[in-house]
Amino acid sequence: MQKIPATVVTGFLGAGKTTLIRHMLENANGKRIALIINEFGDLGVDGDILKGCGDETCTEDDIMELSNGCICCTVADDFIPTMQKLLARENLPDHIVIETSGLALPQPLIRAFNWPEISTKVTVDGVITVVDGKAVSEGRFAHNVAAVDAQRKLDENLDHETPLSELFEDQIACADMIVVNKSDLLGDTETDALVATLKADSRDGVQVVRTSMGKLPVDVLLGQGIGAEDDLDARHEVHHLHHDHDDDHHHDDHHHEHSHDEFQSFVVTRGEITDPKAFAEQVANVIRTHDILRLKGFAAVEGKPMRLTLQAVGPRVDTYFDRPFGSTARETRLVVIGQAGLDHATIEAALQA
Ligand SMILES: Nc1nc2c(ncn2[C@@H]2O[C@H](COP(=O)(O)OP(=O)(O)OP(=O)(O)O)[C@@H](O)[C@H]2O)c(=O)[nH]1
Repeated sequence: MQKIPATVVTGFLGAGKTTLIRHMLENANGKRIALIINEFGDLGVDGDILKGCGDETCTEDDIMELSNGCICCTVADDFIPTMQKLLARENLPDHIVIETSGLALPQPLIRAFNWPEISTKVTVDGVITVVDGKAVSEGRFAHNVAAVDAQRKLDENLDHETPLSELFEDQIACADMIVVNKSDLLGDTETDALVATLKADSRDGVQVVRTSMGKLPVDVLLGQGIGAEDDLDARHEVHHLHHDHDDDHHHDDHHHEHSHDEFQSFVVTRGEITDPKAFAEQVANVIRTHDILRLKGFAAVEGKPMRLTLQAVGPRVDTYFDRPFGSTARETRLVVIGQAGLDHATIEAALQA
């Protein structure tokens, strides 16, 4: 039996993973794709957005949500059983796409493909790392990789790593393809510079492509044929490969201690809002004041039957009406994600005001 190819889509919170996958599903050319998605935070926003695409090659049944926390930490409890369920189906998909949470390390997930029950039936076609081009070139959440390198060379005793930049670097180190997304928010020069930096900082042969709204042809994304589970060793920290004289012990450590305690998420609910534009500004202010990384959800707008989808990455807030509420309660539900120490009560009050 031929193994089913599985593509892992990783990338930091809000980089554009869901957007890219949605575009892929809408342009799948008849390829039957099963999706496994994993969100940090418990609102199921991504699942809702993807189900909303209503493409016949990917029905609601083809979308499986992992809900017990971050995929890389619950591989045995959640991911493996889900894969087994999927593989037990009569109608097997042509391709499996797995969207990891924005806080996941891809390496433990890839390792899971070597489990006996999985390895005979599925192979990792490739790892796609989606990058928020705008955020990275502004150094907003992740250090510029080259800058971190330079700093480390200057002073080996200094720890310049943050949980954010470590995650980012691991996601880059694991990539077979790096998608520099949100190029619409960047100038050509900035995009070129970022592409060059990422090329230099990734393994040999890794493709770096630029796009906006994840609009890449399905044939570019799927069918890489890499077999990533067989070359896990190459996917460790980039710094190991290029600067192995550096403080190795420090880098070895963090692969084994991936703690989500460093991050926090909670849901805020409120009644209807009156003015989408004013509310978006209110949300942007809360994000700025409290250094929130990611905020997303749905709002009920007075007098409107449609649900307003609200998406913020850093202080940039996007809104659009997506579909009628139908039988679900007309309320506003937002998931807030940030580094540990968010002032839950104050943020909640500010969003409810
Ligand atoms: N301007 C711009 N906005 C984008 C682009 N790609 C995605 N976005 C927006 O960025 C926000 C986050 O996109 P998602 O696709 O949900 O990102 P994600 O990586 O799935 O987010 P998480 O699942 O929360 O980690 C949404 O508001 C998107 O519409 C892009 O290329 N340009």
